[in-house]
Amino acid sequence: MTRLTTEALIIDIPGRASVVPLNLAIEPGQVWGVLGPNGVGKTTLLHTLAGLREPRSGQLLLDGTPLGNIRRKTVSQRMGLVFQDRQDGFPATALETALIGRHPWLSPWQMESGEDLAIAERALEALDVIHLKDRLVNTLSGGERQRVAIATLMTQSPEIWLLDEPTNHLDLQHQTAVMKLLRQQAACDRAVFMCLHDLNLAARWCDQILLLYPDGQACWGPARDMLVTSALESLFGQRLLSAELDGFPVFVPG
Ligand SMILES: Nc1ncnc2c1ncn2[C@@H]1O[C@H](COP(=O)(O)OP(=O)(O)OP(=O)(O)O)[C@@H](O)[C@H]1O
Repeated sequence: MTRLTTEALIIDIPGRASVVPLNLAIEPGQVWGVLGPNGVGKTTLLHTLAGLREPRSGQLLLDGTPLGNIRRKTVSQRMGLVFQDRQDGFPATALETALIGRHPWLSPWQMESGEDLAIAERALEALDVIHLKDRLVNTLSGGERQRVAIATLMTQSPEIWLLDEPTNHLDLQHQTAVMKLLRQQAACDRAVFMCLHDLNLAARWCDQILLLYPDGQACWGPARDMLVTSALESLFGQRLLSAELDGFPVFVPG
């Protein structure tokens, strides 16, 4: 089980003042949702947590060890990221793409084994894209490509799953299936940390919420404490109507 913590972390957004340092503890079993308006820094935070961008200040610890002191290969065995956008310049099938998730587990030039292949195929099956395994990814629809990206993360099998708007391009049924899958991963003591734009998906599936404000303010905590209509209205500059359905808050624009 792996725990990712941030100590006095300030992400580096050009021209943005450093306001609230983030002291987050992303624990096994938790599902985090990061909410905030466009340009607030959700992707920058995710890339910083993944070690792809330097923070302005503060540090990241993986099980108490500073991220920079851990071999990159070890980091990628323990933590993986689904990007918001991807480039498919290199022609590869859905199966070959999913198999990239095994790279952190292989030595240089080592071929994938039958077991690696089975892991990738199980992930494609779980994301309902196994029937597309021999298709070139640049021929897939947006939702199909998104599911292959999540299947690649599942193939990587890290303990910390970072996802940038994982429900982008997905229809309602696949949004629900993906959120259920993420909760199942958390139930297996993995940690899930994702950026979302859909308040209702966050309310239904996340147990921890981080709100990022354009002026650099931030607050975080259990979803039931954070998903308060007035706080969300000020976050998004949008009046909201809310109700409770099946034990979960639901928000619609007012
Ligand atoms: N290389 C860069 N140079 C200048 N500004 C940048 C750079 N990279 C990101 N930014 C700015 O940093 C801010 C945060 O961007 P980021 O992509 O993290 O936002 P976001 O919250 O993920 O937005 P969205 O909801 O639109 O995906 C934005 O204002 C963006 O324009």
